This record gives sequence, structure tokens and C-alpha cells, in this order.
Amino acid sequence: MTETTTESTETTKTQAPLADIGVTGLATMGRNLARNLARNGHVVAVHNRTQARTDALIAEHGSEGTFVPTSSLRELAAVLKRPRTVIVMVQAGAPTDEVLDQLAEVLEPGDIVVDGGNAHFIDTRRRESTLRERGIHFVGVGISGGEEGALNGPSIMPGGTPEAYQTLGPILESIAAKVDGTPCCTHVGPDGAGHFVKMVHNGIEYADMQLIAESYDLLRTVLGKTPAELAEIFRGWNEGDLESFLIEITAEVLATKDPRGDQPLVDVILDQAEQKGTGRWTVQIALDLGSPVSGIAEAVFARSLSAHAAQRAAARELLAGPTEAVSIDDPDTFVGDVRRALYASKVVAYAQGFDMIRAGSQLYDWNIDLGKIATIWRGGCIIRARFLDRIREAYEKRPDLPSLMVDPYFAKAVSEGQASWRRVVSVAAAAGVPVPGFSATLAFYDGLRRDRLPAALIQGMRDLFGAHTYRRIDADGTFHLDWSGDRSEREA
Ligand SMILES: NC(=O)C1=CN([C@@H]2O[C@H](COP(=O)(O)OP(=O)(O)OC[C@H]3O[C@@H](n4cnc5c(N)ncnc54)[C@H](OP(=O)(O)O)[C@@H]3O)[C@@H](O)[C@H]2O)C=CC1
Ligand SMILES: O=C(CO)[C@H](O)[C@H](O)COP(=O)(O)O
Repeated sequence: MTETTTESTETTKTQAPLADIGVTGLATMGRNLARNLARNGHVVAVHNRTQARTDALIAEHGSEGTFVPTSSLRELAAVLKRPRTVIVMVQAGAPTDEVLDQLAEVLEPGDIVVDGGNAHFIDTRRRESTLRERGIHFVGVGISGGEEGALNGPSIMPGGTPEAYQTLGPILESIAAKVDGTPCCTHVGPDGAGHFVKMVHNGIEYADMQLIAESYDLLRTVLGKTPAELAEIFRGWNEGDLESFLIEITAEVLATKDPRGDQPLVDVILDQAEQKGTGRWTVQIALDLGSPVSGIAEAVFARSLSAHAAQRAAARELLAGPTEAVSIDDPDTFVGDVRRALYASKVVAYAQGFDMIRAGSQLYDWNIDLGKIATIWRGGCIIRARFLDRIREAYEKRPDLPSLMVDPYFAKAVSEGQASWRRVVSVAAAAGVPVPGFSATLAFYDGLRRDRLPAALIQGMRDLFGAHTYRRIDADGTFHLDWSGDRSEREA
């Protein structure tokens, strides 16, 4: 029997079954996650700070499953089966702490609290340790897929203890997206591992979106293609190795007209990209880990630059652009070059993200299985893409792969694309089209493959001005040159 009506809260309370799971925070994500849980047969107790959201959920979707509406966290705790499981889907940051403090007062040792928001993994580690002292299992869970994914199957990245996953895992797996029958949900690792992986997912998301935006800009500026023509090109690309959710929605955005007029919607949207923070966190943490995520960093910086409206307006008046027009002999060949450059750059951005996950896993002793991460990103999440199956294969074949770039499949794919990639970056520079993503990822590729890097010169300079020492290619140890004296070398 489905408890769906709001006419009498009292009736609902007295007849309410003990719920399997609770969800507090019923905005975009929480509401759809609760519906997904209910549609999959779980009895879901729901709560929101502002009662109207709870009432709206029950009124509009109460018939989709068994919901138990509640009007306080204490009431939510009272209607849950023991040990209780509560998913918190509220705004990240201070609001999450507030809700966790309130929940800690009404829960008991052995209960499980899940934070499904976009929390910083350092906060998750802190919260896990605080709640552990009270005997409560705290599980930081990365959830990706946006509004539609939360309803129909997101990609789910849970951290926390293996014990908590034993209870929580089957529930989360039941609502996750499925690819070839495999749920896009796995126990990522302890404490903050799930939120760390979600953070890097979002960093990759930023890079992927930036690279697609650069492709659009180049084809539009250099070839003069219209948004409608470009929508067709992206639709075509979505049939091949670039097939992904982001390419699919690119075509959709470009094909859409302004509802207020006849021009393309993309031409009336303000060109200042916003960001909530997960991309920035990825780069901040990557700096601490010494993980060179240059493609992701350029994507974050490109959003920042776009938002500096006053600087851009001042510079537009003063800074000269190319004096000669770029002419492309064969537009179709150039479209193919951009497609190959996009694929190669994407491989680099994903490789950087996976390298960063490995670095985080080593530092925090999380033992994250990269093949499993690729597996759960194949469906449900924003960066879902056909080539993630290749990434899964690469890490399953060789879990200690030093970099995705040296997996035979990706090494071949990127090497085959490099000539196109170089042409695209050259044309962009000549045409004055900014391609920070394409350039940074190509530089990363060249940096990886070079026999000798100019880092040797940097080491020489460091030793000259600061006696920072250098190592030699032909002897063990560290050395210092007497730069201001007789230039003899001594072991440091
Ligand atoms: N939107 C998306 O596509 C995605 C979002 N996420 C993450 O999921 C979480 C939820 O996102 P979303 O659904 O967009 O909602 P929002 O991030 O917009 O948060 C709104 C919800 O938080 C509640 N809230 C805010 N402050 C408090 C507080 N002090 N005490 C209690 N409740 C509070 C609101 O309650 P009230 O109604 O009373 O204001 C409302 O339920 C966030 O952490 C977000 O980063 C993750 C993946 C995708
Ligand atoms: O988590 C998400 C998807 O996985 C959100 O959609 C993402 O946080 C959006 O980020 P931003 O607003 O910074 O572009």
C-alpha cells in the first residue's frame, strides 16, 4: 500500500510503515533520488527543511512508490528501520554541517549517514571521524548525473567503511545506472575516497566541456559554420569514438533557438562561465599532490577568464589580433583535424584525472581500483562516454599502468591524432582563437614523450642562485657547483 496523500499528515504518521531509507534535502537532486529509490521498491522517508518541498514531492510523485513524509529530522529518525540509513542531499558546505549536527542528535550508534552532496573530501574525512566517535557510520558518496541521472540512474561513488557498504551498497546499486547489466556504483575506498573521485570526475567534466567549446569556437570562427551546421557536425561525431553525453548535449544546445526570437540560443547566452567549486578544488588538490592536471587547470582558468568582463572589455579595445586572415583550403579536412585533436586532448585530460586519483589514493592509502572507476563512469554520470570502456580495459589489463597515455590502444590513438592536433593548435594561434585546453594537453603529450626536457637548465639555474643542488645523468648523488669560485663540483 502506497502512503502518498498529504490530506492528513496524522493519518500518514499512524499508518506509515517503517521506512528502509530516509532522504533529507528534497531540492533538484534529493527529490529525484528519493523517487528513484521509491520506484525501485524501497520505502523512503522524506524530509526537507522547508515543508513545502516535501508536500510537493508527495503531491506530484507520491504514486511512484512508498513514501513516508516527515516534518522534522526527529520524526525522520523515528520512522526508519534500525539500523537507520539517511541520505543527506543538501547544499554543500556549512548547510551540510548544520544538518549533520542535527542528525547526530537523533540517531544512534550503528546508524549510517550518507552525504550525497558535492562535499570537499577533506570535509568528508573530518565528518567521518567526528561521527565515528559517536558510533555513527558516515559515508561520503559522490553522485553524478544531474537531475535526470538522479531519477533514472546516476553514477555513484561511495566512500566510507566496507561494513557500511555492506548495508548501503545493495540499495545504491539498485538505483544506479546499469551498463551491460553492471551497476555504475562501487565501493571506491574508505572515508573521503568517494568524494575525492567525484571531485576529479568534475575536474574532468570541466576539461571535457572546455575542449568541446574550443572545437565549436574554432569551427565557427575559422570556417564560419553556423550553430545549426555545427549541431550536425557534433551529431555526426557522436556516432564514433567521441560518443558521449557531453557531445550529445552540445548538439542539442547548438540546435536550439532562442525562445524569445529566431536566433540561436547560444548567441544570446552571456559568455561568462560560472563554477560552483569542484573544478577549482581538483586543481588546488592536484597542486598539493604534484599531479600535473594541466588540461583541467586550463579549463578552470578559462572559466575564470570568461567571467572577468571588465578586463575583457578594456582589452578588446587595445590588444591587436592577427593581421592576416587564415584561409583553410579544405574545410572538411579541417573538421576532421578538429575531431582528432578533440579526441587526443580528451585522452590527455582523462589520463591526467586518472593519474591524480592514483596519487590521491597513494597519499591517503585508499587502494582505489582505477579500472572500477572507469567502469562506474561508463553510465549515469556527466562524463559518460564510449571510450571509458577502453579505459576500463586498459586498467583491468594492467592495474599498475604508469599512465593511460602508454596503454597501447591510447598511445596509438593519440599518436595517430598528433599531426591533426598540431595543425589545429597552429591554425588557432594564427587565427587568434584561444585554445588553452588543446594547447595544454598537446604540451603535456610532448612533455611526456620528450627524451630530454629543459628541466636540466632549470636545475642548473636553481643551483646557481640558491645552491639547491642537481643530480647527474652519469653518477649517483646530488651535486653543487662552486658557481662564484673555481666552478669545481662537489657532492652535496
Ligand atoms: N544539481 C546538480 O546537478 C547536482 C548537485 N549535486 C550536489 O547535491 C547536493 C544537492 O544539490 P541540489 O539538489 O541541486 O540542491 P542545492 O544544492 O540547491 O541545495 C538545496 C537544498 O539544501 C537545503 N538546505 C540548504 N541549506 C540548509 C540548511 N541550513 N539546513 C537544512 N537544509 C538546507 C534546501 O532546503 P530548503 O528547501 O529548506 O531551502 C534544499 O533542500 C549539493 O551538495 C550539490 O552540490 C551533485 C550532483 C549534481
Ligand atoms: O556535480 C555535478 C555533475 O556531476 C554538477 O553538475 C557540477 O557540480 C556542476 O558544476 P559547476 O556548476 O561548477 O559547473
